[in-house]
Amino acid sequence: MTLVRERRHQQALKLSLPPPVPVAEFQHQIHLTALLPASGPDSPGIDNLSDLEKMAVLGHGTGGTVYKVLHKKTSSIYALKVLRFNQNTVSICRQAAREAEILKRVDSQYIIRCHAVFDNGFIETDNGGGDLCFVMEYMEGGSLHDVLRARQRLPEHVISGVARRVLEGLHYLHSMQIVHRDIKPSNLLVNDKGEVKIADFGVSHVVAGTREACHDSNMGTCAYMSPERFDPERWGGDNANGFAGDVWSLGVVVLECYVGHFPLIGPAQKPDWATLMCTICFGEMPEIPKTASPEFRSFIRWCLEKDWKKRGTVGELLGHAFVSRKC
Ligand SMILES: Nc1ncnc2c1ncn2[C@@H]1O[C@H](COP(=O)(O)OP(=O)(O)OP(=O)(O)O)[C@@H](O)[C@H]1O
Repeated sequence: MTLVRERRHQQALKLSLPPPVPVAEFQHQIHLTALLPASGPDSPGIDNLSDLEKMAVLGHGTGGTVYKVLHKKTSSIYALKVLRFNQNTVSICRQAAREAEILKRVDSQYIIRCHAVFDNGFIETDNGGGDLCFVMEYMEGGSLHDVLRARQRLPEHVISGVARRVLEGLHYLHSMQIVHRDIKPSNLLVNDKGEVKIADFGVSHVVAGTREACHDSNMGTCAYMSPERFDPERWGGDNANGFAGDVWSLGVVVLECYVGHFPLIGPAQKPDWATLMCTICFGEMPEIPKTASPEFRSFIRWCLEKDWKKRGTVGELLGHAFVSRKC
């Protein structure tokens, strides 16, 4: 227990918000995002925020709201993510700047497309606050979290398809040295064809060959965090490149789809920090229901290997029978 308390103390430090940055630096970050081209290469020509009409709220996330919007000129539907911040919400600003920076570089059928980014008068307002707006591909099916809430569990062949697409998306990101760091059901979106795409780069990190990547204090959701991110000292996280952490998170998501609840703790247990810490870093491999096929069991075991060096890589897992078989 002493160990847990000690580690809890360390972790609390790691999970705290980044220290405030001077206003000048803060404004510089926002100017960077404002420099983003308003539209991407296959842009549908969204060059003005006022051309978008809000139709409904799709959901709320950390520091922002996502709307379903109509582009009046083309009658096309998009999702508009509006991140609102002021000088007291520096962490959200940083998240936004990271997201915008990463989105600029991403072009894959497995990743949510971002059509335009607008800086909505950030600097001009009295309190230095403002909005950063991302015009994104609209995903009619909502998130995998929404799907699981409605359907509880998914059959294996559907999970296999989800896993394959997320692996393809991660393969693309990792090839660009981008670690997602927040793979979880609410960040996997589904379109009307049932295709899953990776969204939300708020805590993503470009590795760029630096060990800093694993020490960034603005961590993703704890519940899906790998042992080496949760407890770098014990699990050799200082030497991990971060890619293996995305694989762990995928393993948790995939098992969650099968059992119908967050799989690392019991359905009645509260997912507080200490419980998650004990389970992720010290607990046994979660039980995989006997109804699962041998391929599925082996896939999960490879993703949820606590030692990140023994965990399957995205490339290896793409060749695994669970995702490569034709169902
Ligand atoms: N492109 C999109 N198309 C359709 N719905 C979306 C889209 N993007 C987000 N949503 C919906 O809006 C919700 C909020 O998304 P957002 O990215 O702001 O936060 P989150 O990922 O749920 O949470 P957090 O920010 O805390 O990680 C999602 O859970 C999803 O239901």
